[in-house]
Amino acid sequence: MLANDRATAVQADSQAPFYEAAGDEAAVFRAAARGGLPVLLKGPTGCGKTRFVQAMAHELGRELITVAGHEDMTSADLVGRFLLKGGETVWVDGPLTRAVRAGAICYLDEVVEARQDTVVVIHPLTDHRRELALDRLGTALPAAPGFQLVISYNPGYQSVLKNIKESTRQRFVAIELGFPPAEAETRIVAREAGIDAATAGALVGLGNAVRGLDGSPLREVASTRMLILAGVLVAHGLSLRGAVQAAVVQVLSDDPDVVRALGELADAVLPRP
Ligand SMILES: Nc1ncnc2c1ncn2[C@@H]1O[C@H](COP(=O)(O)OP(=O)(O)OP(=O)(O)O)[C@@H](O)[C@H]1O
Repeated sequence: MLANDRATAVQADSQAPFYEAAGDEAAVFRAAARGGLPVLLKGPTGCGKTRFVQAMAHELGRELITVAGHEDMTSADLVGRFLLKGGETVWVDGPLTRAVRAGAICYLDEVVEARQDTVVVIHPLTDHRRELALDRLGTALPAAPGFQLVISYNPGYQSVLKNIKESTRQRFVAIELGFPPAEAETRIVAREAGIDAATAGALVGLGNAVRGLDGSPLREVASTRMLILAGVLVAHGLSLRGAVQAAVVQVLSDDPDVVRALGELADAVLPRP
């Protein structure tokens, strides 16, 4: 269940992944799912993209098949390949093919990392054809009802090096996810880390201070995930400052000057011990 849909939920579902919505992302996703449209999730690392897809897949009653993109990923890694098994050559479906057959949601995480020739295999799945070319088998596989493609993309750090080709991008409905507003992020950090609201609020305050730094030399800012990790350290007995040093400051940079400056910021923002 999506947290801000509580009022309309017919029945509470304890198995549902916890996702605190920030805007109308769930409504857009539902409409895209009904229309069979592919979705592009944009947002910084650790802002809740994966959790959002998990929550939506659960709500829609679809299986979720996740593939982590990497630069050596080939189209065979997505589609499948012939493998030798006990002296016989057998075809083994890749995760995308399994999702197409099963009518599942296929989540390609950080798809920009993959080579362009790999990304192109998704094109016929994202337009009216809704089919996957299985070149090695000499057939095209129509997508089962319910199949939906979701890809994620981190515009912040990837745009410098890589970008999604326009011809790929324009096939998708885009949903932008940012870091949640402070109150919501505090609830998320408290719940996920198992800490009290005041401690979670202090971590979120620091997160927002790092995010607001002018002319920051950081490649990425403090993510919700990072704040949760700091919270987990606190939940397991570390002091708040020790946790912030280990899970935030040292993780964000290796540069001694930047580490020192972040440490000073943490000292200024966190409540006195
Ligand atoms: N809106 C949210 N509701 C509930 N939990 C959240 C939310 N946003 C972030 N989280 C928490 O933060 C963690 C990191 O989020 P998630 O893995 O979904 O990030 P992501 O955007 O997919 O990151 P990446 O781009 O690195 O894959 C989740 O495991 C969850 O605990």
